[in-house]
Amino acid sequence: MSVIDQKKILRKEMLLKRSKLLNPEKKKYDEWVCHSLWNSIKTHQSKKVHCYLPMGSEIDITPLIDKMLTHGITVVTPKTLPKRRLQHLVLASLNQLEKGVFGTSYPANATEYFGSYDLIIVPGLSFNKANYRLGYGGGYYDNFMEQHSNSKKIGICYPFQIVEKIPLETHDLQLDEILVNSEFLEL
Ligand SMILES: Nc1nc2c(c(=O)[nH]1)N(C=O)[C@@H](CNc1ccc(C(=O)N[C@@H](CCC(=O)O)C(=O)O)cc1)CN2
Ligand SMILES: Nc1ncnc2c1ncn2[C@@H]1O[C@H](COP(=O)(O)OP(=O)(O)OP(=O)(O)O)[C@@H](O)[C@H]1O
Repeated sequence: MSVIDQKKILRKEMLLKRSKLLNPEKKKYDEWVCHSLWNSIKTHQSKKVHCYLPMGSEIDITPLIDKMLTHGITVVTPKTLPKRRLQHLVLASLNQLEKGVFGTSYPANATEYFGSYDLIIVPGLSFNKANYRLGYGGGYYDNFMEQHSNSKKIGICYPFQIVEKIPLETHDLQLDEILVNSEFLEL
């Protein structure tokens, strides 16, 4: 089977598993992720953070986003464009979002950001222990992360999303760290 087909199968499996997560366990896990990331941001004194605006059953990092905004951290989020391109917009408030393509949202009337990042919080459907990642299949994040080789890139996920083998193509990039907590056994 081709790598592309193997990726498709793994995506489907992970989307299905993730869609079955229920509160309060999911909420508890997501809060743990937010706390851990916030600790890391404080420890490293991160001032410029890139993160996703959660959709569907993705880890809900909105409490973290609010906290970062309250503390004056520059929060930049992607707007999805055609052909593996993202535009990066400064987020002023979670109350001013517009709907984009593929179920994504993006900051309304925002300025584009061209600077560097101390931290990039990376969403994903699956990861392996060598810090490789599988996304939704748009090829967006590999292209973006390649342009920010010096930024710290942390992938976040539920324990079941860690797999032995991620089907890899040459453009797939390695992250610096995967944040996961396997003590939440039911997830
Ligand atoms: N919240 C969030 N924003 C993000 C990403 C992400 O993973 N999460 N991306 C990371 O790269 C980029 C968007 N990439 C995407 C690429 C393809 C599809 C896509 O094909 N979606 C399918 C349905 C998938 C599903 O069922 O959830 C579709 O709409 O047909 C979605 C997003 C940028 N913004
Ligand atoms: N840099 C690239 N050069 C050529 N083709 C690419 C590149 N990036 C992605 N592609 C093509 O797009 C397809 C999807 O890419 P990939 O599987 O890496 O996406 P993903 O990381 O799962 O998605 P996303 O980052 O949007 O969440 C690949 O199978 C490949 O054919």
